[in-house]
Amino acid sequence: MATTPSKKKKKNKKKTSTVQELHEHYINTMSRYPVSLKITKAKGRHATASKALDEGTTVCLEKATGFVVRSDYMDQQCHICLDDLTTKMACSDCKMVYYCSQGCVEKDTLHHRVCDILCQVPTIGRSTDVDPDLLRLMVYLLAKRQEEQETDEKEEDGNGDDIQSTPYWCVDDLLSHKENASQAFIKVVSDAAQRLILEDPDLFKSLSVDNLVTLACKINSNAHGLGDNHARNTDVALGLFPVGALFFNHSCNPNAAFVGLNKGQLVFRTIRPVQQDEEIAVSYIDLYASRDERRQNLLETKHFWCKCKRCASPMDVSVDRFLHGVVCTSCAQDVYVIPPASIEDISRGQTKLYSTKDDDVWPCAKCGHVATVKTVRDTIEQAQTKYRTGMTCIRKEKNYRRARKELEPLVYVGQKKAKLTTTDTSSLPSPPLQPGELHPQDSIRFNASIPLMNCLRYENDLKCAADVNRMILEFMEQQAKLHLPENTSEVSDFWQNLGELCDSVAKDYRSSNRIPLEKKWNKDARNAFDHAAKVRSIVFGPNHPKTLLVKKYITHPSK
Ligand SMILES: C[S@@+](CC[C@H](N)C(=O)[O-])C[C@H]1O[C@@H](n2cnc3c(N)ncnc32)[C@H](O)[C@@H]1O
Repeated sequence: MATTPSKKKKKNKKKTSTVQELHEHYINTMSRYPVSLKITKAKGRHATASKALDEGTTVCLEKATGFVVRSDYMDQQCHICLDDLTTKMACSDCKMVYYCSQGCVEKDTLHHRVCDILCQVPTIGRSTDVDPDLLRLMVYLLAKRQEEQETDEKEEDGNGDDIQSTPYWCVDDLLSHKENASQAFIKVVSDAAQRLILEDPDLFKSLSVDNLVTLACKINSNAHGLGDNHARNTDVALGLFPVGALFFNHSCNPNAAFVGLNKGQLVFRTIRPVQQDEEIAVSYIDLYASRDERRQNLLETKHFWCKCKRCASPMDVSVDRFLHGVVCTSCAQDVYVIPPASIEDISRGQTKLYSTKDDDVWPCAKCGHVATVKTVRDTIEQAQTKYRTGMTCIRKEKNYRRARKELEPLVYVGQKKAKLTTTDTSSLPSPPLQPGELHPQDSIRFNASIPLMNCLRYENDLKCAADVNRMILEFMEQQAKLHLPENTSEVSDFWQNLGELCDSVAKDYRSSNRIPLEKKWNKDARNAFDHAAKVRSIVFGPNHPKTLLVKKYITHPSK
């Protein structure tokens, strides 16, 4: 049927929105960076490269509309600059906010608005079963809103050379995905919101319980974790960065990443070369999880079904097949391909591993030899059981020796453990594929390596811990050869960790006066720190404190 011109025009208009529809605040803010802002039906708001970009290019730097130090680190990081606290200055009234210096105390323009209600947050959180960090972030965002309402729009926010924080009204533009939130979550957050409004009607002026629930959903869908400035690899703070959240979509094979800076800032940087007009995307989740797990995570936490190129490519040619793969018993060169689950399966918490009949078969991606579903499932289940037992030994029993026994067979498949210990930090040769066993790139093996390394470290078996650390890096290098990013914060962390382990081994040799061995391990340590510094310079930037720290280790070993 012919389409009338007017209908056609209407249809096109619906499909391609233009950048004019974006508020000029976003256009002005992002004009400092080599990006173009777009809106399309398929991708929503997003950013593309306005020219070819090198790896390590900053594509956005934003100061949070609001951020809070996570409860676990409450008295360990400054609540203004996020530095490690050596001197602790706490608010004597609420004792819920800590500063590193008088300078930071003076920079806190919001505290007087939240001091009273912060005292109530732990109790409200406990009695309603809502994460107190979420409630504190809501309180801070609304204090910012109140401050903005009382301040002349044109007035600077008074922090000297700092970049300005993103205004509160930008939070209105974020997607909340409230329609997908669980009823249980809506219920408990509604209870908590009611209590908050009663405690401080002024702070929540003109906002309903429903408005607060929407804000909580926006935080859940859009907030970013922030690392500290120095040592820790875990997120010490949680912040809302509306500009970054509005323009950087997710990809399971990203070309950019975000990292925390001091003072509640977040920087987005390319982690590999990007072509002109290519979309700039970051990963919201663990890159090394299997396709089903990633999709399940995104569906549960961010409420969307990922259709990035990695997720859309056929399983038999995708890197994903190895992440959940049993090596073919005929050719021993590839794995039996487990089909990805459908959106209906994932929504029901099902995967093809369990929704397929025992005697159905799956073919090897290389030679076509088939294995029954039961055979593949049994191998994976055995590994999962070992992994779970190992983790229980660590978490519940604190029995690291037993955990090591459970986890070692998962990690050392096809390798003689005794032969592994080497001072050579260059990548270990890939282990031969073992017919009928999990593939070396299987995510269960990878997930087991990290706690195993920690057990070995705990037991002071530092040489073996260094070997396992090398295997973790080898896993990541293999993934990079299969086109996943090679420069990530995780990669830099494992190089730094390897450097620290090698350094400790070198020190042990020094104390027993075995100088040639000390020299060898020292060389390995410097080499590992050197790798860490290169990756950090790309992902975090050359002047980020974490990059500077590891550069210092190259010449001056850690204590
Ligand atoms: C942080 S926002 C990103 C900005 C979003 N495009 C917008 O217009 O607001 C995250 C949301 O964007 C959408 N999104 C991001 N990456 C996506 C992807 N790879 N596939 C489908 N939807 C995606 C989802 O709705 C997700 O919850």
